[in-house]
Amino acid sequence: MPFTADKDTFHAHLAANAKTGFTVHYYGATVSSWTVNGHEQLFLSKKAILNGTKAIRIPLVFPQFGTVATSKLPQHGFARCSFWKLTQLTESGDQLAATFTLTPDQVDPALRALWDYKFELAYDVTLDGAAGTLKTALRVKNFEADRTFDFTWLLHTYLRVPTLSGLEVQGLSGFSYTDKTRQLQTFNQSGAITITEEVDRVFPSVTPITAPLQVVVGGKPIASIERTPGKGSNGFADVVVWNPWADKAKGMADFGDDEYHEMVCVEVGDVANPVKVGPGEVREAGQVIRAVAAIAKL
Ligand SMILES: O=P(O)(O)OC[C@H]1O[C@H](O)[C@H](O)[C@@H](O)[C@@H]1O
Repeated sequence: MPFTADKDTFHAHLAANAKTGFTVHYYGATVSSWTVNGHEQLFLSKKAILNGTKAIRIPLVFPQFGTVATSKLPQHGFARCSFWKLTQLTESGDQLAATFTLTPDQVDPALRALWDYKFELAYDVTLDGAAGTLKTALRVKNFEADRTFDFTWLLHTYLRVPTLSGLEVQGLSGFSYTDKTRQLQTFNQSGAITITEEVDRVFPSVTPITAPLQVVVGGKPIASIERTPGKGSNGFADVVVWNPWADKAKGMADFGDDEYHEMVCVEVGDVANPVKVGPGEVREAGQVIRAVAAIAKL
């Protein structure tokens, strides 16, 4: 597997095609780039802070989604602001797979004290060059002797899109959602989601988990996300759709004022109900992102 690495990042690409690969920052195990034959699939702000002082905006969320009144953990937890280790690397035909892990000794002690359990969190990133997919999966093991822990977690994917004009997020029609832009009121999603203002919607229990979530622009599919089951889990139950729109973008130091036109977050996780994991148990869930538009251009 051709790869390059420095103290901050790990980059791997296909032996037969240097334009198909991915880059992961050890800080947050953040996948900051995924290219399919030269076409970038993910959004990374030009103003992203990459020096390990602030979570990069394509984060892994663990052990807490958002902020919680009863918890002092920072928004989205500590996984995204901890340095992960590369622990496995494999190549097989058109597939490249890397596993990154996080254990309590890698977490800032002040943050660890706020969720103080013996755990190992693993993040598998698998690129399939022939299928045009990137599979990412989170796996947690509870190493406590007799304590169950619970958490919320989420894969906070920032998809790169050509424009928001004519963009639809499909696959959520008929499901109810909590609207974080409207005092957490509940609404019913009717038809596809379009983005003409700030959107921050949490959809609990989107079933079946096998149904793909699609991003379509001007009637053309751009990307799809499918949730995948794993050990001890049928797959992530919930879906979040987010775009900051103009005002919020202006307030974010690590995000360009106009860049909200270039991205949409379609996030899969368990955020409505915490996941409980008993001593010695493992929970795993993931997603497959399909670069539909890039495959069409090949
Ligand atoms: O700015 P961040 O802490 O990275 O969070 C970015 C966004 O993440 C999720 O999508 C939440 O639902 C949003 O409420 C939040 O604004």
